[in-house]
Amino acid sequence: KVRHYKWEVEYMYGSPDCIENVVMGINGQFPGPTIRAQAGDTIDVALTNKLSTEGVVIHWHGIRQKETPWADGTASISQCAINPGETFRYRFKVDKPGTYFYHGHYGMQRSAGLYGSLIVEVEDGKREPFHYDGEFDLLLSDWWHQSSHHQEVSLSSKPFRWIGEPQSLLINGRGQFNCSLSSSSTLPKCRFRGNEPCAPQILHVLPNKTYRLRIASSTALASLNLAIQNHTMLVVEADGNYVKPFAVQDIDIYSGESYSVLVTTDQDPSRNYWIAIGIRGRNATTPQALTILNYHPTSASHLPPSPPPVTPLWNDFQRSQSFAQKLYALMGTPAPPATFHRRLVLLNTQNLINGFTKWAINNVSLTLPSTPYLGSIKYKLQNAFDPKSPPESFTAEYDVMKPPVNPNSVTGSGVYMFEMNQVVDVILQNANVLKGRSSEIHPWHLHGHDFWVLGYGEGKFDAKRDEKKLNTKNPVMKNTAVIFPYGWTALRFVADNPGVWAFHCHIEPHLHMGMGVIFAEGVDQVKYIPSEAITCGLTGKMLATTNTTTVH
Ligand SMILES: O=C1O[C@H]([C@@H](O)CO)C(O)=C1O
Repeated sequence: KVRHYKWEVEYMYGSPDCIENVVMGINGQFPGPTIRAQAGDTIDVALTNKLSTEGVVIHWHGIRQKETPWADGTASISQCAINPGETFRYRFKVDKPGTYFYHGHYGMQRSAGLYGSLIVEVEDGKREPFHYDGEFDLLLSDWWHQSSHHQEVSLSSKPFRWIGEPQSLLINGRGQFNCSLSSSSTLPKCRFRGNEPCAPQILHVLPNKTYRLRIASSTALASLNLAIQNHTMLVVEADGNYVKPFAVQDIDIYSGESYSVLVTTDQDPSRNYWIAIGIRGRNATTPQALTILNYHPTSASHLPPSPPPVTPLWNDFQRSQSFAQKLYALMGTPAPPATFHRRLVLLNTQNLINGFTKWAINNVSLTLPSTPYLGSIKYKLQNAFDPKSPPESFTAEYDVMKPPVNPNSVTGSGVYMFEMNQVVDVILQNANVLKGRSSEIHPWHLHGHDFWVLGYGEGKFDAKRDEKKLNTKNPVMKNTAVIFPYGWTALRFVADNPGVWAFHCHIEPHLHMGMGVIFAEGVDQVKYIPSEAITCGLTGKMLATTNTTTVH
């Protein structure tokens, strides 16, 4: 089945956290409309850019874009940004059921509010490996009062100005900055009639049923923890892959991740319960975002009688690791190939380039070219980008526990080329930041693939010692995985999807500061790129001088 959508992206007024601001909306909605489809469907979105002075693209996060690498929605990578007034048609297959979302992937438009949910249900006649009676989709995000343009300028200034922690957290685009739902907060109590755009979306449930909560995080920065008062959650899906079910009281969710949890409404139905999200991983004072699990027939206006769940300590990284290590693939999930062909060891460092603060991978900070890689690689155009790959690894002397001895790095196009079907291992290596003694969390997201998460470790990865600890038997498949402070994370994937794919830190300001690389594989096998995807830069020039019907 083909599902057609006509979308217009524009800036509009909104009050995501009760403070009026400018947000990016789609068809007048913030967050954008939810796409609901079935596995095997084709999604066809005619996206019109109604922003008067800037380009736009939309990335379909978690969708592998088999045979449609041009529809991945990454500006300068898979396509040219869509110009104001233009319409671009995204057309791609959603081949795997799961909880996904979509978001802007140009400049910092995700921070500006360009996101929405993308839910893929199982195809007719098939069943999920678990049962539920009802479903809620919770798209989580963080919100700054300063515009994304202002933030971009701060990050690109000398001296560097960090954007700081978000003012508010949002659940389905709704949060409260100047009031709280809970009387245990120091903020004044919110007085909502219910129709305010920042009033929480209440989850109305019947007693003794099982609900599926599809939770996705589109945050620009925040690592979140979600808990439902008095209720255990059974985790069943992560990033569109089934996991071996496990029960928890709360879940950690990093930017770019999604989970499904099952919740059974087996508690006292004569009261309501808090659902709370709070920040972990960074020392933030941003208040929790709250909403209510409302049991029938209790009135939704009856606030839960006890305070909301407390978010676990932000820097209890042992706890964070222990959650990450509870994830295993559900039986029946393909196991990874037993060995790899090629291993990249990618050191993540905060650096200086001409005094500007950047992030670099093996000392190369990603700068995107004006011609999308997909077009310039496919048509073998010279001088479209710097073809020199960053190093495959970093020097043995580098001390990841200390600030860099030489903080200077260089910019580059960040392209690693893979042979088709190569089995690639990536060791993501965390390190100390530029100044002071600390190391930050980075959720890494791979486009066009899922990867197996083979393991996490502390300190510097040591192949001799650590390789045998990797799980190649039943590792979880995901598209986003974190590196913990001063730690490493080992991933394996098969380069089996012709195209050019971003692999980057999903923290929006970090990507903006260069924290990413580009993976290219089998680009000569890409059969089709619509010319509208590459009508800019050198591919634009090429199209202007060739008969476009001959370009395939
Ligand atoms: O990229 C970042 O910069 C700041 C800090 O490291 C320097 O101000 C921060 O918290 C980041 O995540």
